[in-house]
Amino acid sequence: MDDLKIAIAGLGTVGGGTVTLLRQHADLLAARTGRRLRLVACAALAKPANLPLDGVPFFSDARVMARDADYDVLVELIGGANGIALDVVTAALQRGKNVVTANKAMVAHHGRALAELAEQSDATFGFEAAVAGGIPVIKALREGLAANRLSQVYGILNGTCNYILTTMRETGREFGDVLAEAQSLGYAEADPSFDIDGIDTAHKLAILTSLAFGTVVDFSKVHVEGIRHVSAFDIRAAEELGYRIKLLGIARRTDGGIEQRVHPCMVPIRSSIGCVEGVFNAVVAEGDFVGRTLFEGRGAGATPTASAVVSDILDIAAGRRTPTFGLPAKLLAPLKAAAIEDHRGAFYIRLTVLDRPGVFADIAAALRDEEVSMEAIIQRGRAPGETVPVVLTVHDTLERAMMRAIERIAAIEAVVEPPHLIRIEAF
Ligand SMILES: NC(=O)c1ccc[n+]([C@@H]2O[C@H](COP(=O)([O-])OP(=O)(O)OC[C@H]3O[C@@H](n4cnc5c(N)ncnc54)[C@H](O)[C@@H]3O)[C@@H](O)[C@H]2O)c1
Ligand SMILES: N[C@@H](CCO)C(=O)O
Ligand code: NA
Repeated sequence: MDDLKIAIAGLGTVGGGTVTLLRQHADLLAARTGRRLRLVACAALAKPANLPLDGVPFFSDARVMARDADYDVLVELIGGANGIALDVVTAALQRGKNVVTANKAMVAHHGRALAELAEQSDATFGFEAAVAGGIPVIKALREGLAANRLSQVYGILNGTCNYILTTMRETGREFGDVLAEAQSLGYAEADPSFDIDGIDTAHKLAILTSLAFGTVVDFSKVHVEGIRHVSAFDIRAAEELGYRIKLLGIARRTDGGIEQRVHPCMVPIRSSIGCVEGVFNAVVAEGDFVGRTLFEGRGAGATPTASAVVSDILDIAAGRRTPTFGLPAKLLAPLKAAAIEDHRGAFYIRLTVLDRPGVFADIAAALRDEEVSMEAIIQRGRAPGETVPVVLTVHDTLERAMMRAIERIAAIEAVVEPPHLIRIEAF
């Protein structure tokens, strides 16, 4: 039985999980591929003492390992769109070596260039772990659904945010406290603002868009909003309205181009997305022949992510090849983006207003003037002369009309804080 020689750069949460899986399932993986998956080199800032790496040469400089070590696959688990991660991946591909990564930031920014480099070098560039952790969604879109024209792909793509939103709802705990817990569980990015500001979801969505629609990965055209402004009040109000708040990534074909948006959403509690909780992710993809498909599983953490990393290594070991983004890189089309202002949907708006007569009439007039149809308006509590929260929902409307109405509402003297808006998706 011959060996597949693996060099691994990054031995943190995902690297540690990957080393453990390769050791623990060594016989199974060999039986599945007819090759022994052998760790021949590793690199990190420091060699962790708790991993079974005895006898595996350690490099304190990952660039040196990528350039000089003798390996068949380089596994990049350091992170970051540029810098060291991009250097080691580029060096490996230039040597004609296969690369596996969990680095969605790098794939979102350099996906096409790296796919081209891999093609020129006749190497595989795998990133199953980069999107939705352990869910094999890259393989599903690239291979399982390849016979379809897809109309949309959307889902919960960030485990940290879903964990935070779920725990806040279940326990009433504060945002910061729950974020610290998600970090200690190994879910969050090195800079957790990537998670909570929606950037990580946008990286993943840009990758899914490319696979779903045969377009060049174009992170710059994703509309991105995070979950910082979602309050415990919104979470309770959503519940009363029959919704859950989820950070979603949505990519859809529209008449005006491809819509790519990331923002918090209210989704029906009983929808398949609405009941996906904690660190779990879910992805829905709709194709013209297959119809609707749903994939659910753990989106972050050492073991689910290692499962995805090793699945890419197995494809390489077994000699299974498909184009990186499902098409030869030169056939990927430029992405024609639909403007967010052309999006149509329903909205929830939270206002803080002075509790005095006439305020509702002013709000209703602002909506009327922009031809936005109000569904309901509810004042929470009573405090004459002081401020109270008001919840407003509106029927399907064009985003640009909604934004104009919001400007008018914000200008009302009795509206004392900027309005907070959450889009509602019916699914
Ligand atoms: N944690 C998760 O649940 C998860 C899930 C999917 C994808 N990812 C992605 O996987 C990658 C790694 O994430 P992680 O959570 O394991 O990170 P981590 O911080 O736990 O580990 C990072 C590793 O990289 C090493 N490293 C950092 N700088 C280095 C340098 N200059 N040279 C050599 N090694 C260096 C560190 O020593 C450490 O071993 C990131 O791209 C991340 O986005 C993480
Ligand atoms: N920080 C990411 C890791 C998985 O990509 C998340 O929470 O989903
Ligand atoms: Na995945």
